Amino acid sequence: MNVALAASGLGKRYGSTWALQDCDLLLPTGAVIALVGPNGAGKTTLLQLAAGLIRPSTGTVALLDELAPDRSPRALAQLGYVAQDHPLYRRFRVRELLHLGRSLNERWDQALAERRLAELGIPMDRHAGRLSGGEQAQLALTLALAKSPRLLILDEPVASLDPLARREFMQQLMGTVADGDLTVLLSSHNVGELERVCDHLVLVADGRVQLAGDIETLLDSHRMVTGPGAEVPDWPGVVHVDQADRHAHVLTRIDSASPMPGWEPHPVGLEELVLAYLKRSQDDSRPAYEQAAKP
Ligand SMILES: Nc1ncnc2c1ncn2[C@@H]1O[C@H](COP(=O)(O)OP(=O)(O)OP(=O)(O)O)[C@@H](O)[C@H]1O
Repeated sequence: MNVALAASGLGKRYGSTWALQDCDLLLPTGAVIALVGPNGAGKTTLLQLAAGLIRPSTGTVALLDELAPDRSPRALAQLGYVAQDHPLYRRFRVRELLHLGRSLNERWDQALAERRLAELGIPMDRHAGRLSGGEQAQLALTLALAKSPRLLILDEPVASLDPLARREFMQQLMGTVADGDLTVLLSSHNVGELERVCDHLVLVADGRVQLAGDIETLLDSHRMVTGPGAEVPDWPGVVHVDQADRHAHVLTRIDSASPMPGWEPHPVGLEELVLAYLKRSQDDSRPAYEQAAKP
């Protein structure tokens, strides 16, 4: 696997609060990687650490080849980052922001920027501060795409977009990744939407990585198993148990689910899987589940 991001023992502490701790990750290149987790889980912290905007308190984070050894201007030119509040120079007109982007970035794709903004109906002579919230988000995303980065880090990129715009943007991301050597790491709360678009998942809760891996592999390696509600299963692979309608619905790893007589396994969806791990992290403080990529 070509590695886009490698984190080892990565942690960030603010005073006595650990925003992120013990984070070990290997993320592949050429993928759309979803970072999910509840509010305050540590997603933004992880993205800021990856982008080099904050320094780790513990451990290390390295990015793909040229980006790894230093954060020189040449290396940073290959990294795109759009923060959650997509900050822009509000007094600049759209065309001035494009001019700035073109002046600062060797790999700038002016045609892409102009085409995308025209499709979105965003006027070139409007001041960025006068655009609607969704238009500002679209402008920030356009500037990041036009930079032609090799690694694009997006913090909740579609949160302020309408449903159609969200879908179109995610499809465009998929297309861009499929066409070239782009890797996208994005955080989102909309798990349903991610299943169609993302290849890889990182789930963070309570400042720790709870689950990480290729989405197809993760779904293949888990089942929802339904059985008699009176029995509370205690198999080693159990992630979470929901008891309802005199039945128990157990989300479990597949290796421990198959040999259970009287219990019926069903495939799981991404949302079900994510919710089970989130509920587990709320319920108890069992150690984080090992990365699915490991044997
Ligand atoms: N600059 C800071 N100073 C102090 N605490 C911080 C700082 N930045 C983040 N934190 C804390 O670290 C934890 C993780 O925050 P982070 O912003 O990474 O979460 P998040 O998963 O991105 O949340 P959300 O989904 O709400 O955006 C939170 O408890 C937050 O209060």
